[in-house]
Amino acid sequence: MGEESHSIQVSGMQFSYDAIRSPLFFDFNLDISPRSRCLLVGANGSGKTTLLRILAGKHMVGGRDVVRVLNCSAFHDTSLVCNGDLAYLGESWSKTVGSAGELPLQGDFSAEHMIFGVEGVDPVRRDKLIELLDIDLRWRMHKVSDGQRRRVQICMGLLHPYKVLLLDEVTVDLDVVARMDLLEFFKEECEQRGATIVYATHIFDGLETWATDLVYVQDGVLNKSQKLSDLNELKNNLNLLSVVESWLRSETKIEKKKTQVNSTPQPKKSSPFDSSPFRSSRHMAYYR
Ligand SMILES: Nc1ncnc2c1ncn2[C@@H]1O[C@H](COP(=O)(O)OP(=O)(O)OP(=O)(O)O)[C@@H](O)[C@H]1O
Repeated sequence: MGEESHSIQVSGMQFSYDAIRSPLFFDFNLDISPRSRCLLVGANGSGKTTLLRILAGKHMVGGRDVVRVLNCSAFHDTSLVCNGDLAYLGESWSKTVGSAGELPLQGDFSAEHMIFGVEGVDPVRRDKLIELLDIDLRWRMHKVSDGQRRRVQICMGLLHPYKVLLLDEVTVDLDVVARMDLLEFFKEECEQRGATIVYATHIFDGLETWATDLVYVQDGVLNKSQKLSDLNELKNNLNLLSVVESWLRSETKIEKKKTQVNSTPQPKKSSPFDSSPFRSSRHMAYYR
């Protein structure tokens, strides 16, 4: 098989967490081309994490043709994840770990034990990541700081040379040096190995020159999907932070206007599938 024209292709996707509420995504379409470093932006609750989890094959949505990654079905073709072509780095560790309070990890494992426990890894790549993330292999995982734990998580997630990498706010706990080094590493991965990266974040420092593409999701709707170089606001000397801030602020105003004019809560979107037994819902979806 030659190089795919799209690394990620979503066609007419519908997804709902809850059968009672209207779907979060309805007839959602998205194309992401190979080698792109795509920023996924949007307000809290707009659907970024859900979208990344769907792309990572963690929710079953529709048939095999709806969510395609590297020309395979993200959910059905489990080899995508098993062979390491599709990698997802999300908040799972820090959430489970963070909410466990005094018990971040149940056993007393060293960073070395965790990292060297991942099998089939190129030792050169492993050493490079350990150095890049400045990991001390003697760290005891139950005693380290959030940022140190996060470094080990990131290292483990990147050990296999993925083709598509989905990142959900992974740099929040990192100091500025670790963050910038990691972003540079990701850039090399796209340029040298042809990897594709989708990165959801609220931290925009340094991303103007890092990202190639931008996807803006508003309330489950694709508001923008374009090359960063085509973004007119950025040409007017504004930084990405100000541009995204102005988009999100105007979103809030629209919402407020709606509330003033009409105080009765309206369903967000109606769907011809609402009464269909085939709509995606919490009952239909399979969770990994
Ligand atoms: N497990 C769940 N069950 C039901 N609803 C959920 C679940 N997870 C998320 N949602 C809802 O889906 C919507 C999208 O959430 P999501 O986490 O995808 O947003 P997000 O853009 O990643 O937000 P943030 O920027 O805060 O991380 C929100 O309205 C949220 O309340």
